[in-house]
Amino acid sequence: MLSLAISLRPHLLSRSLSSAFMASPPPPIKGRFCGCRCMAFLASGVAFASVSSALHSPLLRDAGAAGATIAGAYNLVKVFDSLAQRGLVHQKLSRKIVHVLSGLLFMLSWPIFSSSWEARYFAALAPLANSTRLLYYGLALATNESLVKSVSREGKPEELLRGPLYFVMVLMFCALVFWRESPVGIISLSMMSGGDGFADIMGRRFGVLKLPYNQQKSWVGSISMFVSGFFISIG
Ligand SMILES: C/C(=C\COP(=O)(O)O)CCC[C@H](C)CCC[C@H](C)CCCC(C)C
Ligand SMILES: Nc1ccn([C@@H]2O[C@H](COP(=O)(O)OP(=O)(O)O)[C@@H](O)[C@H]2O)c(=O)n1
Repeated sequence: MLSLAISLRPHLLSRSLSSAFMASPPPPIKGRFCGCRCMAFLASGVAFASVSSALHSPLLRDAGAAGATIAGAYNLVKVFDSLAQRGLVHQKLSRKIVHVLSGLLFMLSWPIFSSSWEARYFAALAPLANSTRLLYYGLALATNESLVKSVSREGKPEELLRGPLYFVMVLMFCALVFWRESPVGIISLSMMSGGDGFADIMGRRFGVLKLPYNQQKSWVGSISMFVSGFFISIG
């Protein structure tokens, strides 16, 4: 048993773990069956080995990263909803911040996924979960006032089926089709998130000269969107 563990040791344990074994080798056995202490020592070594190898498994890493982004998305909406409920942030601003942050944080979460082929599918789970959530509440199959307030303009559930739903579907599309291989996804999400946020901030404040084909939008807002989106995408 001991010889098996020692021979398997280099394959099973990472370097740090094998040094931990060497630090306190099992007690000498004088031709007798290995005592409980020695068996417990070996069992803990094998347990460390399985945890060590599991932590290096891409599947486990991607599943953990997907869970983190789904939880992050849920809490992002929750935090800004409670800030808006308390009157600390205006509802319109809360919605815009959720819009900008969700896209940027989604992109920033990409490096925590592994480099394996299935990582993009795990990354797409967060926008998929939110698409389902927006559809569920947007079709009024149930009510979720805090979600509706934090992502709609006028507080109507059906609004979830337009901008917010299109937004998360684009996030999912960019993760699946472009992922980390093509800059198209990063540039698109930078324009759609960061750029749109700056267009609003700059356009509302300085947007005197309106676009010829859209009196709701201004040159300052549009140029701000392009410039901020460009710098975020190369950032
Ligand atoms: C309010 C939103 C879009 C409005 O678009 P528009 O009407 O101005 O055209 C954004 C909706 C955000 C959504 C509810 C949450 C999306 C979360 C995302 C899929 C994942 C974020 C992960 C990260 C780690 C927080
Ligand atoms: N290209 C742009 C975009 C927005 N804006 C300004 O930002 C405000 C919000 O625009 P938006 O379409 O991004 O905001 P939402 O309709 O998404 O809330 C507009 O009413 C304009 O005052 C602009 O001046 N120029």
